[in-house]
Amino acid sequence: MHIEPGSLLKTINSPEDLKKVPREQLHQVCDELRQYIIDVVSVHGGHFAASLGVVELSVALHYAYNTPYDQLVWDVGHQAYGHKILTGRRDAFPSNRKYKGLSGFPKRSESEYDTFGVGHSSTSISAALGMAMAAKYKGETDRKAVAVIGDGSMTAGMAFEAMNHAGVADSDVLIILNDNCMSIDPNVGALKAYLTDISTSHTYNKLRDDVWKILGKLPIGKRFTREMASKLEAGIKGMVNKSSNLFEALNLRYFGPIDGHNITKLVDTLKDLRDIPGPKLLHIVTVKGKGYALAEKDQTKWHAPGLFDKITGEIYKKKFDTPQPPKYQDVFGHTIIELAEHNKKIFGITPAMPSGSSLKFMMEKMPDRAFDVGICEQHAVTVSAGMATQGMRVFCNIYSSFMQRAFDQVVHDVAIQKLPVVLCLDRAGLVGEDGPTHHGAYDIPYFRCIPNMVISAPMNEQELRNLMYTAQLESTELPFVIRYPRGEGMLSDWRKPFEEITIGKGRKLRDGKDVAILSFGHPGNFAAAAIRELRGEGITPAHFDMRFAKPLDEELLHEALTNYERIVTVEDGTVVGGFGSAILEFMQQHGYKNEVRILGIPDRLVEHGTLKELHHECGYDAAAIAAEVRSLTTSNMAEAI
Ligand SMILES: Cc1ncc(C[n+]2csc(CCOP(=O)(O)OP(=O)(O)O)c2C)c(N)n1
Ligand SMILES: CC(=O)[C@@H](O)[C@H](O)COP(=O)(O)O
Ligand SMILES: [Mg+2]
Repeated sequence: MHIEPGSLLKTINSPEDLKKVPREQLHQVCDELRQYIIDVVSVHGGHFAASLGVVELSVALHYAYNTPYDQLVWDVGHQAYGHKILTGRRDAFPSNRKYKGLSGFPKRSESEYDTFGVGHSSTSISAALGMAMAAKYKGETDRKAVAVIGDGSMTAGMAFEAMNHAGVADSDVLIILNDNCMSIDPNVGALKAYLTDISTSHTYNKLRDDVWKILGKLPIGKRFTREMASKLEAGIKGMVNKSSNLFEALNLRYFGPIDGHNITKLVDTLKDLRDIPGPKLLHIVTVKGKGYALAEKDQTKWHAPGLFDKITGEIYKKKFDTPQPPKYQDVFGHTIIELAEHNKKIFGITPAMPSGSSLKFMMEKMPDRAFDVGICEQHAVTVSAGMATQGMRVFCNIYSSFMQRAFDQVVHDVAIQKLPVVLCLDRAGLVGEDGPTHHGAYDIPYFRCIPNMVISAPMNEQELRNLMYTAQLESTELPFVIRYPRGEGMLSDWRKPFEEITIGKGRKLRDGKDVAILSFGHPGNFAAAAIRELRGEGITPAHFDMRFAKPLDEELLHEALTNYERIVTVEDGTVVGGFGSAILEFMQQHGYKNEVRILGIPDRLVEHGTLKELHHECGYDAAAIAAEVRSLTTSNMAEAI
């Protein structure tokens, strides 16, 4: 289905074309850009509300700045759809997030306008500062760097580390703080209150008006000299105590807050700021979901709503005749409440993913025991460790790929001190359309190398519940990782009574002949499907659901390796150093020489696509497992002949 852009947007194939549009017609560009995003995302899916909120900013930036020479860095990048459309990717935009299509995030290999690859939050200020420092060193005095960062992403430590540096780096970097009071869920923390305070404070509004008056007096197009800048700064200092503004205190010139939906004001402001040297921050206030009433009203739901009817706002849900399995995240969300009702020591922590992790169920029911701590995976782990020192049992729920941020905290604050923190890794394995920044590919190796860790993965919802139950028992005294994937499990009937799972114990699901499949976690279901297919052909592999990558079930492994000459391992993680590697290490230690095939995420970057497409591409869906077993069996037979 072809989606026609508006008549003016149709003529814009680059920021050069945009610059030819008269200032008075920029409103129309914004309207058409917004409409095009609505038209395409409603039919093709993707992140939604964030891009609507920065339509005017996207237009104004490419109008006022000399991109791509001036370097624009979008934080996270889930809001960069307008930027993509304005920078030569309008007609390709319907392929956004599809297999072999455009990436859902800015990506250096995709366009020269995408100056920095993103997906994880709070990197933009560091990256833009790095670019500004390099430009200065190279003598490119007319080259600017701009970071656009949301109020949610500003809560991360890394953003503050970057501002701390920017304040003394004497580089031409502009930080645009896009303040919409939202993360995916409502933004949290003291910074949020502070930003609201500035936005409504009389002093700052007066200061802002005076600054604009000064800027307004400059002849149009006149460059802002250092002398003018220091006069302006002196004026600002006279009006406000530096230490009363957080950003000023960090030596960043603070401008704003201004209305981020006023396109002409934005353009004028950005043109002026482009000429002001040094590190500076422009605070803009926007509405997430702007221009689509339902999204403005329920911003969390419309962060990434899936496909919807753009006229009625109905979000399409697949309809089924029979009860469907729940999402793993929901099983986590309900189970932690059940456990916490009996165990008063249980707490829940999420760094900014209450909806994505479903910890929000507990936050609603037990607000004094479940917290969103902002985008701060490192802090989330260490605060959980701190609570654990006091005997609390914290379930710290972090997406596998975001947990990469907190590696040292897991080593230093949890494992070395042997604190029994429960690390629930949601979105472990391939995640689909978000692509390589979000695939939870690496957690098995990066945790497996740390002493004291228990690393588990459930094959279904019931196992997830039982692992959670086991992890919170007083007798469990080690850091306990439970990794599970994005999406639904396998069982519609999953609320059975809890059963303890012995740590380091797997289970044999099927005896067989010649070949044994050792699976870790949810891909065990792909293996089970493969076995069903193979049995029709007279091939009967055994199947072991190992449950733990650390400690390994040595007894079960001896059984498998003694009775089956050929072994296939299956995991939803990188094959480098993962579960399969653990099996190889075990074999080497014990002198086993079985033939082994390791299936999982290959040692290369896997792009975006549906989970089905990616599991197939990576060779560990049911068909690929069956093919692997078939080939082993055939080669076995050939040898026998
Ligand atoms: C390190 C990391 N943690 C969590 C996320 C998940 N995440 C993506 S967007 C987002 C909210 C960002 O809020 P903000 O920067 O204010 O942008 P907005 O959506 O409000 O425009 C979160 C938590 C992420 N991308 N990276
Ligand atoms: C941009 C970002 O990081 C999140 O919005 C992410 O896309 C959420 O992923 P889930 O849809 O798996 O919760
Ligand atoms: Mg926000």
